Amino acid sequence: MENPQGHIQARRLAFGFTALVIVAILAMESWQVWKAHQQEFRRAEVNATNVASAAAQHARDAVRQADALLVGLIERVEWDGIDKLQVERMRGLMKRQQRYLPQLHGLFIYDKDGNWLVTDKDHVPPGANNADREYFIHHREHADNDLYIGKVISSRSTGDLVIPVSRRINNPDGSFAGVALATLKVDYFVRFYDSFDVGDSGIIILALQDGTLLVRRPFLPESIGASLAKGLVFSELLREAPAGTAIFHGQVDGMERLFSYRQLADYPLVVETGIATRSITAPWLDQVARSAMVVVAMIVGLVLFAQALIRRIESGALAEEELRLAHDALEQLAMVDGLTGLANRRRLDAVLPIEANRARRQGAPLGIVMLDIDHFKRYNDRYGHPAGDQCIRAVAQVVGSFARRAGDLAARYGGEEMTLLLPNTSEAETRAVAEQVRLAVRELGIRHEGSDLGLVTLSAGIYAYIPVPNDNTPDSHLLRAADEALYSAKAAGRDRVHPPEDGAG
Ligand SMILES: Nc1nc2c(ncn2[C@@H]2O[C@H](COP(=O)(O)OP(=O)(O)OP(=O)(O)O)[C@@H](O)[C@H]2O)c(=O)[nH]1
Repeated sequence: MENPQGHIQARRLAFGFTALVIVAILAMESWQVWKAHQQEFRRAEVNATNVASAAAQHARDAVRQADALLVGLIERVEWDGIDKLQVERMRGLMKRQQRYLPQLHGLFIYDKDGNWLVTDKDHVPPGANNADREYFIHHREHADNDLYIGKVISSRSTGDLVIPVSRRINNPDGSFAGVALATLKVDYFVRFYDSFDVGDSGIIILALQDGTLLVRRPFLPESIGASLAKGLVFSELLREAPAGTAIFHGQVDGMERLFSYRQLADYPLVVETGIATRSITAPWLDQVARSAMVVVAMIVGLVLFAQALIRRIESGALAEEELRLAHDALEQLAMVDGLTGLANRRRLDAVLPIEANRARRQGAPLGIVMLDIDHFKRYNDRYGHPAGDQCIRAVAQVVGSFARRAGDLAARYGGEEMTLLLPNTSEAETRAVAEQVRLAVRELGIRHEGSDLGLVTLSAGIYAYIPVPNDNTPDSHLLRAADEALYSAKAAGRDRVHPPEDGAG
């Protein structure tokens, strides 16, 4: 039969294995989730970088084309002399150029006082003067011939938001003669930026190098002209590298985004693309939710399976325990006499060699008493078999009550014959016990008309086995010796113990 300890171990093993599988599933799933998170961000980073590159290229092309125009116009103006400007011819030239450049809002030439000398526009506001414009002041006060890109302004000719791109016009002596200006439509950039997929809440920004915002997608009129100088890109990142990516909260709306930024090599412009981290994580979260459901289902299935397995192990353990108890009970029953409750013959046969060997080992005597109810056939015949059973039970109870010491055994030898096995008991002591049993049975006072005394009595034969060195007396001999003494007691008249104390038969 299996050890219950084994079941506890099997149960622990089932628990342990299930826990291990669950931990492994969770670890694998966590790793997958982490990897997917990394991938989503890498993909977003590549996307943001590509958009930033395209926006940078687009801005550079738009400005370069306008600048090329300005350089051509200035060359003409300076060659002809600003006082001798052929206004109509120049306007025609400007109009033609304008058609090829969709980003162009207008072309303008101002004299040294800011007066409009020529423009591609048909309508010139009366008394128009741009001497107050930032770009005009810049060129008047700076002798260099560099391109100047100014903050977004509202056009005086159309009201549109435009980015001024300008150069200084010099007199032959190098003194300030005026300004050539190209205005770029903010809308042109917004529309281009709208063509990119940067997710919900994604932004694309074009700004001056000092952080002044020129264009923003989505377009927020109030944000135009705002300064991003204190933002991470302008205050720190651009100082370290002209391009890169970073995650931070946007300055305008405070939303966390993954930003890719890039400073243009040729012009003082910076583009930034920002993809909201929540739109990066949204599909990932979807995936996490889906796989979490699968994992939960797997774990629930596993736990149910483990529970079923453990229940099976436990019910197996219970069944085995019941079986063991039943077996023990059967074993017990097999060793006990059903009528009297004394040990049965099988038990006596099992115990006798054990006690005989013990006696041999210890050199101690082993007392044996064989007891038999007198004239029991007559009792049965007179009172009936059930009453005979009752009588045997009563006598057996008396016999059993004399198995008092550890190792003593009272057994039903068969029929109405019983045996007392008394380890470590001398012949005299054995006789004394047998005598007490005999007297106790008489004292039961069971009527027996077929007996001389009119009472149930018994006869006893005793034998005390006293082992000698190298004794090889067979065990069967011990019982036989007691049985012969019993026969002798019967023959001598019954209701007595043989051999008697004085050795007389
Ligand atoms: N009621 C009952 N009778 C039994 C049982 N076992 C044996 N007997 C009877 O016991 C009687 C034994 O008779 P015998 O062995 O001839 O001897 P006896 O009548 O006891 O006479 P002595 O032993 O010579 O005194 C038989 O009639 C058996 O049937 C039992 O379990 N119950």
